[in-house]
Amino acid sequence: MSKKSTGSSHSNNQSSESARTFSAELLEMANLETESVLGHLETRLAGLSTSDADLRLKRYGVNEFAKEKRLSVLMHLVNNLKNPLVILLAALALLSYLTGDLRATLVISVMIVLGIILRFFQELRADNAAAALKAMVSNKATVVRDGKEEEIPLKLLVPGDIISIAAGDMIPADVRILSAKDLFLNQSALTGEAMPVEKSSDIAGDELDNPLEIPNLCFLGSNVVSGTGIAAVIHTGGKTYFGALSASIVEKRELTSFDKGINGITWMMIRFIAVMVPIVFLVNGFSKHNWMEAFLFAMAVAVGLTPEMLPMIVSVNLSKGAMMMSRKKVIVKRLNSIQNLGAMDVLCTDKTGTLTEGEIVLEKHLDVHGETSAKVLHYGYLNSYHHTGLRNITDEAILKHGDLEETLQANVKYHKIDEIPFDFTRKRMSVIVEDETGMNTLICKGAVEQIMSCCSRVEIDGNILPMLPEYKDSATETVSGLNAQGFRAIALSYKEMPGAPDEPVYEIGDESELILLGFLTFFDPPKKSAPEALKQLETLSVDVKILTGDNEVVSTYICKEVGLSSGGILLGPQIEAMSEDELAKAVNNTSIFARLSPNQKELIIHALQKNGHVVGFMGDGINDAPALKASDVSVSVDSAVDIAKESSDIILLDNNLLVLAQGVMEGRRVFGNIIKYIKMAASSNFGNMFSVVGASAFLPFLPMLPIQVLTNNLLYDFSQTTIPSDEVDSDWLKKPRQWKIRGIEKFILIIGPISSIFDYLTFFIMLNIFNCWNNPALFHTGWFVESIFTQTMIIHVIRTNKIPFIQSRASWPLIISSVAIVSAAVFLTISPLAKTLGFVPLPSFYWFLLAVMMVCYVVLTQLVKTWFIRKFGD
Ligand SMILES: Nc1ncnc2c1ncn2[C@@H]1O[C@H](COP(=O)(O)OP(=O)(O)OP(=O)(O)O)[C@@H](O)[C@H]1O
Ligand SMILES: [Mg+2]
Repeated sequence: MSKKSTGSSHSNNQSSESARTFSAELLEMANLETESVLGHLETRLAGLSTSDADLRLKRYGVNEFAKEKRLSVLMHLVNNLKNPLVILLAALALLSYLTGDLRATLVISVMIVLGIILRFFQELRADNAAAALKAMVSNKATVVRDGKEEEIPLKLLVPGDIISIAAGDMIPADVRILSAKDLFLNQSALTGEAMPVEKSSDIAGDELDNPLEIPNLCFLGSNVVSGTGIAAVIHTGGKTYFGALSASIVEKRELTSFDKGINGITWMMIRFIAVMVPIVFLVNGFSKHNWMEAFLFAMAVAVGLTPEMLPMIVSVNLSKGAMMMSRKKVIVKRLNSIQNLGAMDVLCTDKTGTLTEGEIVLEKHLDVHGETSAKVLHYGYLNSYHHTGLRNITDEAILKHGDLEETLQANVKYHKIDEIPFDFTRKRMSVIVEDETGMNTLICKGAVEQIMSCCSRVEIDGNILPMLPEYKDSATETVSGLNAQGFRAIALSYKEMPGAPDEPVYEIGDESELILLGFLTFFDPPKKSAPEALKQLETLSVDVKILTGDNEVVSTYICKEVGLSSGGILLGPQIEAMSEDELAKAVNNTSIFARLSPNQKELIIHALQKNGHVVGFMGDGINDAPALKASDVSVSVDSAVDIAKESSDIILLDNNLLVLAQGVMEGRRVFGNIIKYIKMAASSNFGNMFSVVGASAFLPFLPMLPIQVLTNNLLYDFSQTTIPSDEVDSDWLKKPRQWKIRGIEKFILIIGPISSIFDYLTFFIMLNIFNCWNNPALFHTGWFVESIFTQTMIIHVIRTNKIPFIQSRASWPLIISSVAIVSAAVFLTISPLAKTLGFVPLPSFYWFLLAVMMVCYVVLTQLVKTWFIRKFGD
């Protein structure tokens, strides 16, 4: 059930062809010195001027490629016409025309045009709304213009722009690196290779034949995992490698469970038509020997069975849901994900910034024994001060101790030599600084277990001692004590390296034989809205699990604070040792997953999905991106890093957990209205078929004229356009709602035939009370009216699990459209059009009988529905 891999499906096999897709200009730039690159692009390190950038924007166009561009109005219309249901109707109209049935041609054409116009405008509106929503969360790039750094929307980048990139950023165009520091990129969208690759300003040798491996080129579609860099934009939009690639390849996006559900239903109905229509044709043909008439009738029945309103109902429902949510500051980037939000029964979330405030404060700086130590603070400050990687709350909290700047003079007395950047698997980072005496010191900070594993010595009261087990225990105890009070702790270690090189040549291997110095502790209070939000999710039967890189003690504390029942803990290292099946077994009963690597977050999502859950994930960091991509519905916040926002379906503009429960309800409401339509349309179609086939067999004339079948269908279509406005009972919203095709089928098979009972009753009445054996027109009119009444009535019974009208009432637009449609049907039988359509006035006794039948019909359907729900569930 994964989705939206914007290209990972076209992976390695491209590299052989890639030389052709890459522009010669790009490859040429890779071999030029910085100066010549700038000259070539007619730019400077101080950036373009605003006026120049404007000119270039006109010349090169906006930085978007075909796949992202919105469809033009014309394309929308064409897409509408390409719909299989429209094509089916058009074919039927053509056949009617060829067989000389001009009235049917006219009615079908009116249906096609009305359907298209309705859908066209509804969808255009939905599309405009979706685009407006997307624009609210557009990613930005940091560019230098007129010598100043500024943030501009990615769209406005032009060739020649100088940009700066840092961990978490998306690469916004195809760029040439001018300078870089420990810059690692994930290019998996282009190459399928998940391991980060290093990039630098080095000029490539000739031996590289794959341009994606050239170190000084970065491509749109990749993202920065760690490090920083300055780069010049070479190509934007459709001229980028990714743009060219995605234009030439028909993107095979995996379907969500929702898409599959809708397709499944559509095909079910089409298969039904394919089987039933020939039967109707043959039965009428053989019994009445007028094959032409039988053919026209069968075609009209085919039109009647076509669920031509389904696409419109779906898209209008979804966009209405998205608009509702945007009012609560929730932006839905992918419309289909609304339904997944309603179907979700497990929500995984990271901890910091989601459950907690995420505005952490450095509280204590302690030595191994838990005593306050100034040296710990000083070394921590030096480390944070000289670190250049991803801006993060930990370093920001440390740097808030600005008073240290004066005493320590981190910049004057210490000269930075190198940095070993943070990554989420190592969970630590180091800087190497040289002090005034020329001594090089490596200062490493990070997750406690990770640092301890690199330390062979420990500093106690200024003495450096070997790391004896008792010191280790003492340190662990200190940390656990702090964690249990809700403090996050990171460990600090260092080593002095006399005579070590003053060049940036240090690497991860140098983080060894360290001296454990102590701990920095931070307080990250739980969000005030968290307990309430979690309670709401619980009442909605959504199971919440925590997936965090932090350790288990702090996580347990936070869970307790926010009122999340902690049903078992699983740690990253334990997961490492598990097989896929073992993990799948373990995940269900675990609510806290701690000390995870990004990859393990993804594994857990997959394991839950394997167990049949629809899984949501909420996170905001680089380390959350794989899990966001893997989940069925991904949620992020506006302050998240680019790659997290890019990987998410839904963005919370306000970082407020309470809206999440509302979103879940909205998703279920949208789904409820879609399911309603499907149940109604399919069961009344199914019932009608029963009646049509039976009546065809024993009547000496056609059960209804083709033109009447079409008119009936047209009226019914109209009555359904108001369904998206309808309410869904609040009881129905309490459970996760997933596609259950079997259940829907069963419902249709049982409810459908009830309408047939009343159809047959009508036949009986028309034939025997009103003597219609020789009066087909009266028979037709009687059935036409009864059919419209029952179909419209059934909407109100099926739309709720409760007693219609009494316990649950439809929205006003739906009530009004229902009344309007039945009135129109009655009016047609006496209107000037009656003759054209083959109607005659009905006797007053008919109306009395109809009223009695309607009451019986509603009661019977209601009883069967209640029985059905009790037996099979809703
Ligand atoms: N700037 C930093 N310097 C050193 N170590 C860090 C830094 N940031 C995080 N760490 C360490 O890496 C661990 C994992 O990072 P982090 O807590 O952000 O992961 P996460 O999975 O996003 O967790 P959370 O659920 O809290 O957001 C932290 O517990 C901490 O020990
Ligand atoms: Mg995080």
